Amino acid sequence: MIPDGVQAILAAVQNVTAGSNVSYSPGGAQLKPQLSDIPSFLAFILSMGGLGDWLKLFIFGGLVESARRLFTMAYNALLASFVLTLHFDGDETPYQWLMVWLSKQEAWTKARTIHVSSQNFGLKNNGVLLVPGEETDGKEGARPLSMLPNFDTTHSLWFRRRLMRVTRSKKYLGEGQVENSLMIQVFTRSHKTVHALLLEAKQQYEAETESRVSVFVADTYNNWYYAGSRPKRSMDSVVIPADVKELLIEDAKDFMMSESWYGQRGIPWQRGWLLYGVPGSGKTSIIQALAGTLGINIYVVSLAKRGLDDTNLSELLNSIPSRSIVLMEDIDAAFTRTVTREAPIDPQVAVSGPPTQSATSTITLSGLLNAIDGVQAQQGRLLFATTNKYTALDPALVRPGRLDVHIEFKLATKWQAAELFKRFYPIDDVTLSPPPVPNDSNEVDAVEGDLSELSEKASVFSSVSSSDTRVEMPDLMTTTTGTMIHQAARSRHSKAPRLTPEQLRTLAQGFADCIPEEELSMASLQGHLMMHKTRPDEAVRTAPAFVIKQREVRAKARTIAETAPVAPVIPAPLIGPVAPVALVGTVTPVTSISPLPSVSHPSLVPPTDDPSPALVPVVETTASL
Ligand SMILES: Nc1ncnc2c1ncn2[C@@H]1O[C@H](COP(=O)(O)OP(=O)(O)OP(=O)(O)O)[C@@H](O)[C@H]1O
Repeated sequence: MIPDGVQAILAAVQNVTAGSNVSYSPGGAQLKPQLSDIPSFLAFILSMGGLGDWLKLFIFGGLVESARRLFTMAYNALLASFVLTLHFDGDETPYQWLMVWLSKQEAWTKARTIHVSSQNFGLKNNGVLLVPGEETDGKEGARPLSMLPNFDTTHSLWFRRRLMRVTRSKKYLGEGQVENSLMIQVFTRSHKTVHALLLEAKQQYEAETESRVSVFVADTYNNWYYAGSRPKRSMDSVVIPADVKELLIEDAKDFMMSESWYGQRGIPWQRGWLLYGVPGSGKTSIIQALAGTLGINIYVVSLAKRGLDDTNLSELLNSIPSRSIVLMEDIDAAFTRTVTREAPIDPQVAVSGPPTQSATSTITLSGLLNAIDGVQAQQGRLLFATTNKYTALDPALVRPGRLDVHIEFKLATKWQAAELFKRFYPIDDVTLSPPPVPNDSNEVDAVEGDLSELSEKASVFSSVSSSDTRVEMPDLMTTTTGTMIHQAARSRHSKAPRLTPEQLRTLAQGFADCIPEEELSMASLQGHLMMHKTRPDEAVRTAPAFVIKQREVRAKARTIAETAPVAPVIPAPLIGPVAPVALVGTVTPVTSISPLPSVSHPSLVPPTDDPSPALVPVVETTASL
C-alpha cells in the first residue's frame, strides 16, 4: 500500500512530465492549483506539511555543502597559486638531504612536538644537529641525538623569510617494511625559493658526505634504497701491487672521462672489471677505495636475492644513475644455484623447492647478459663483479665488453704481510710492550711443532722492539699474569714507549718472516693484527702461534668438508674459450680455464690516433695479485 503523500508526488511527477493538468488527490478529487510546470510542482510539494519541511531542509543542506565545496576548491586553488608543495620518498637521496637539513634547523629546539632520533642519515656523528649540550665527539659508540619534525604532525618554520610547512609521514607496509615520506609546502609563488632550498640541502649533505661513499642496495620490491654511507677508504690502505692499483685507478678515471670517445665509435659507454680469487683478499676493499677516490656511489646487486628475475634485474640496472659503480658480489653464487644458460633449472624448484633454491633469484644467464648489455642502460657505468670461483663463470659473461679486465687476488705474500703491518700501525698510535717475561707462558711458548722455527724469527723482533725504546719501560716484572695484564694496560695510558720508523720497519719485516708465502688470507692477517691493535711487537711475537692455529683451523675445515655429504650443484659451469684477461676488445682463446698465469699486469696504452687514452687495448694478459 503506497502512502498518500508518495502517491501524490508520483502523480504530480507524471503530470509534470506529460504536461497534464490532472493531478492526484486522495479520494479522487482534483488538487488545486493545477500542476502544469516545475514551479507549481515545487510549490505543491512545499505546501505539503512535513514533507515540505523535509525538502526545505534537504535543499538548504545541499546548498550549504555545495558552498563549502566551492569554498574549499577556491581556497585550494588560491593556496596552490601561492604555495609550492614538494614530496620526498624516504628511499630516495633527496629525502636524506632534507632530513639532514631539517635536523640542522633551530626550529626544533623550540617546537612543542618533536621527534628525537638517533638516526644520522648515513652521516658521521656530527652530521646532524646535536641536542644542545650533547657532546659525542671522541666517545666510542656514542650515537648523537637529533631533533626532527614529528611524524604525522605539521610543523611550520621559516626559510629565507618564507613560511614552510613540513609534514613527515610513516606508513607500515607489513612484513616489517616501513615507507617514510616527507611533504614540504613553501609559501611562495616562485620556484626560485624551492630550488634554493633543495640546493642548500644538497650542498650541506654533500659537504658532510665528502669523506664518505654512499651505498645503495635493492629492496624487496626491487627498488634501490639508500643503505647508508661508509667512510672513504684510502687506496693506500689496500695492499695490492702498486701497478695493479694504478691500473685500476687510471683505467677507471680514463673511462669516466671518455664519454665522447665511446660515443664517436658507437661503443656502449660502460666498462666491466672482474675481481676474482680467494676470500678476504681485498676485492671488495679495493672497490670501496676506488669509489672514494673517484667520488662516486656504489650500487650493490645480489644475484642470489630472493624474488629477483630477469625483468627486475634489467630494471634495476637501468635505473642506476650514470657515473656509479655497480657491484655484483659473488657473481658465481647465482650460477651454482638457479641461474642457467637459458632458464631457471626447474620453475617448480624456484617456486616450491628446497629453501636454498626457492629463496634465491630466478634469473637466467641470458637475462643477466641482457641486463649488463641493456640497450637502455645508463651510460657511464663501472661494473664490478667479484667471485671466488672464476672457473664457474660462463665465457659469455666474462668476455670483453661485459667484463673487460680480470684481476686475480691471491693469498697474502710476505710483501703484503709487511705492508699491511706498516699500514696497520701508524707510528704515533702505537707503543711497545715491555720485554717478555722470562719463562712466561705466553702464546708462543704454548704452541708446538714447527712453531719453534717460526718463533725463532719472532723472537728476533721482539727483542728488537723491546730494546731501542725512547721512553723508559715501566716495571712489569711481576709474577702473576693478572697483575701483568693490569700493569700492561696501565702502561698503555701512561709512559708507554713509542715506535720509531726504524722499529716499525723491523717489526714489519719480522712479521712478514713469520707469515708463510701465499698461505693465509689478508683478512686473516688483519684479524690477527686487530688482536694487538696497539701492540705491534706482541703481534709479531704471537705471529707463529697464529700461523699454527690457522693451519689447524684449515685442516679441521678440510676434514669436515671431506666428510660432509656432497650437496647437489646445479648446473655444471660452462667452461670454454675464455679471454683470461683482456683490456678492451681482444680475446685470446684458451681451451680451458686453468689456474691463471701469475703476475703479468696489463698496461694501458693510449691509442695512437686519438687523444683519448687507454681505451684501446692492447694487452691480453692476466693481472694477478
Ligand atoms: N689486500 C688487502 N689490503 C688490505 N686489507 C685487506 C686486503 N685484503 C683483505 N683485507 C681486509 O680484509 C677484510 C676483508 O676484505 P674484503 O672484503 O675486501 O675481501 P674480499 O676479497 O672481497 O672477500 P670475499 O671474497 O669474501 O668477499 C677487510 O676488512 C679488509 O680490510
